[in-house]
Amino acid sequence: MTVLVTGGAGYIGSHMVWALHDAGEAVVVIDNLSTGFDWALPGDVPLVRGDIGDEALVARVLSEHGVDAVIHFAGSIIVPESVANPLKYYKNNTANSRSLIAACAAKGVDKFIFSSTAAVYGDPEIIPVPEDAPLKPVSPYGTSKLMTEMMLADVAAAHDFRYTALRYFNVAGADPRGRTGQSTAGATHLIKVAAEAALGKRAHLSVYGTDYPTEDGTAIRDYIHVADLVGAHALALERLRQGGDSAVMNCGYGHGYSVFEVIEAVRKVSGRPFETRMEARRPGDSVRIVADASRLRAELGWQPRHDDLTEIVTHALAWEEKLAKRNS
Ligand SMILES: NC(=O)c1ccc[n+]([C@@H]2O[C@H](COP(=O)([O-])OP(=O)(O)OC[C@H]3O[C@@H](n4cnc5c(N)ncnc54)[C@H](O)[C@@H]3O)[C@@H](O)[C@H]2O)c1
Ligand SMILES: O=c1ccn([C@@H]2O[C@H](COP(=O)(O)OP(=O)(O)O[C@H]3O[C@H](CO)[C@H](O)[C@H](O)[C@H]3O)[C@@H](O)[C@H]2O)c(=O)[nH]1
Repeated sequence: MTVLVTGGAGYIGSHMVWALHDAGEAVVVIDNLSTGFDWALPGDVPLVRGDIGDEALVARVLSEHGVDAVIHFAGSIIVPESVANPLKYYKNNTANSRSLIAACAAKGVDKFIFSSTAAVYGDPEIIPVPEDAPLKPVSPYGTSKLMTEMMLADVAAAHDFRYTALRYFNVAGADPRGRTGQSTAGATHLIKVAAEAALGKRAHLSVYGTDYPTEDGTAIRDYIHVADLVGAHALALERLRQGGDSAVMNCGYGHGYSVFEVIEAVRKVSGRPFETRMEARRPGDSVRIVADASRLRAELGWQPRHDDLTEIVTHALAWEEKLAKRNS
């Protein structure tokens, strides 16, 4: 039984691979290294450098490695980029996922975990947002992921195939043991950008929108530690292996922080003030997204261990320092 991790050389995928490796699972990674790094992986995990849109390649890997389950992280992830270049997102997140799912269906690989996103809700009316809330993405990124969820539901109805779509809220932090973290140059995620600013890698941090209808005028997100998110995947894999039905689950803590609160936490933990500039709202951004994660807790018995903004920021900063030394 081998787990195929697509996008395993990326930020979240590499944490997943380390966790599977720690648990003694056999793992194979497919990654085209467009935003990932081969050095983020344990040295003895095979990396197939290729594209998940290459159905023949994926089919070969499934057969040669005796894959019984797929955890699918590979994709394009930047909300504003998806607004500017939607077809990139419908290609990489939707069409390429279709190819991957087709290879699984053809080879009888019947367990599939998908990286979905809170962006499928758009600007939810109910906060915290439950899984059965209306799905109204406000960016092509969110739509491209929702379309993949729909394909998975249809394939599961037609074939011997079960899936878990995990809708991540805002993933942040790094491996508490310091083995991997978010390494992409030019990253756009708030905690990563703030950590870079604190270490002097960026001259300033732009605050996108101070006129939102929130307490301090900045947007609110539910930041989940990457280690807790990976823990949810391990439980979802276990559940599918025990015959669990297809399901969709939110992954977040159920409470949010504003952009200003995150900046304050990074300043406090790092002890370094950095410049902030107030700017206009970013296209495709929602005002407030917070998860109702009761299904994840009830169905998987998930119990977060790192639900603490200070800890998330501490791990993000520690990784940023390590990365600075690595790249110097
Ligand atoms: N980071 C977040 O806050 C967040 C939130 C919600 C959902 N997600 C989803 O989680 C997944 C992982 O995100 P991440 O933050 O680790 O991003 P990332 O960019 O670090 O990782 C993506 C990985 O996939 C690889 N990849 C991309 N397209 C590929 C393709 N066609 N074939 C093979 N490999 C390919 C990249 O090289 C990279 O290693 C994505 O699907 C993303 O949409 C992330
Ligand atoms: O330099 C920055 C970066 C971000 N922000 C703000 O901080 C908040 C969070 O932004 P991120 O870019 O960190 O994350 P997003 O909420 O835009 O998107 C993330 O979460 C989404 C789900 O909510 C998707 O899944 C997506 O993949 C993932 O990037 C937003 O209000 C954004 O405008 C800033 O003010 N300055």
